[in-house]
Amino acid sequence: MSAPLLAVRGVNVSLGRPAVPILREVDLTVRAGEIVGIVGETGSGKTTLARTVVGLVRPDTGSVEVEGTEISSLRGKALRAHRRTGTVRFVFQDPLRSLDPDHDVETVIAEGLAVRGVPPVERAAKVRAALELVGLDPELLGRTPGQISGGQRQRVSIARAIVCEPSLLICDEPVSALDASNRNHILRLLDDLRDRLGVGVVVISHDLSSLAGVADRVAVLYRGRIVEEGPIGEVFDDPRHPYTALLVASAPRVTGTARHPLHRLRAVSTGATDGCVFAHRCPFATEACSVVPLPVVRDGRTAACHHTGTWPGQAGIDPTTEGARPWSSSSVS
Ligand SMILES: Nc1ncnc2c1ncn2[C@@H]1O[C@H](COP(=O)(O)OP(=O)(O)OP(=O)(O)O)[C@@H](O)[C@H]1O
Repeated sequence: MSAPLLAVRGVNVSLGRPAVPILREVDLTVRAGEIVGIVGETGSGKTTLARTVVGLVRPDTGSVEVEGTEISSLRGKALRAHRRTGTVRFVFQDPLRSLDPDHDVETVIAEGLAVRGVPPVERAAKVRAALELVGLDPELLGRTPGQISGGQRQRVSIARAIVCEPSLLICDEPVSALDASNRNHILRLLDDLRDRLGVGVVVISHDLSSLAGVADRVAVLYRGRIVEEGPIGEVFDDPRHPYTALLVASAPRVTGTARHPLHRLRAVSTGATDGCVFAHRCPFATEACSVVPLPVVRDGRTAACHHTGTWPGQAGIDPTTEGARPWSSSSVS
């Protein structure tokens, strides 16, 4: 198996004053051509993780390696030089806010090339090639971001990212501001780009059904910890962490059937603990959960739960029942 494009190992991040832990012992790998989804409720740390990967947030401890370069220890000039390489590019949720409203589409897309000193003629050719890759008409080049549609704007922000020929794209809620049709087009585009360019893609989303149609693997984040990680179909079909089950049960377009009965997994408060981050809401929590669970790795999947083998039985989940799988490619149509 090839070396990972991105290797996040044991990352802890604290922010604010006084410093509050935001990410705890986060591990994540992404390989070339792979799409990895990150899900979790609001405030779970998804954006902080993305910002850490692009070097905008420095971990307290742990490492972030991109193509073998340890970026979490880069400072000043070295960090700016790394950013200029364009190896990792960010695609934001709201292009209207992230794209300069006064610049035309051509200037917006070419910005990263201009920073790298690419000559104008070469720049223009690369911008047109990127525009073609994202399926936009060159006639949009003279318009400003305010003069194009929301779906076109998101394509422009993807073109802006890929024009620098990155190895890794970090997309923070790339479709949440779009209607269903544009959402599917953008997800298909990301799928197409990983095939054509071999780029690795991280897609952050709170919408499981969007991710289900496009991601190969998913990492489930809760209060700054990855509680479960693995191939997305397996994780959504047969969650090994009660929090994943709760998320899946709350996303009817993913569950299709009542495979994980929500009434059995309803959030209950048992008081906060210093151990498992989910214990205060988990109906299956016991004394053991006052200790942080070590991730259990089995069959290419990871779950950080003391009761991973027993809670489905308590929840009345029959592992032999076939769940509906609407996250097959048909869900991105
Ligand atoms: N600069 C900061 N200083 C202090 N706390 C911060 C800072 N940035 C984020 N946080 C806190 O870190 C936690 C995680 O925030 P983050 O934006 O990473 O979550 P998220 O999962 O992306 O949420 P959302 O889905 O709402 O965007 C939140 O509790 C947030 O308030």
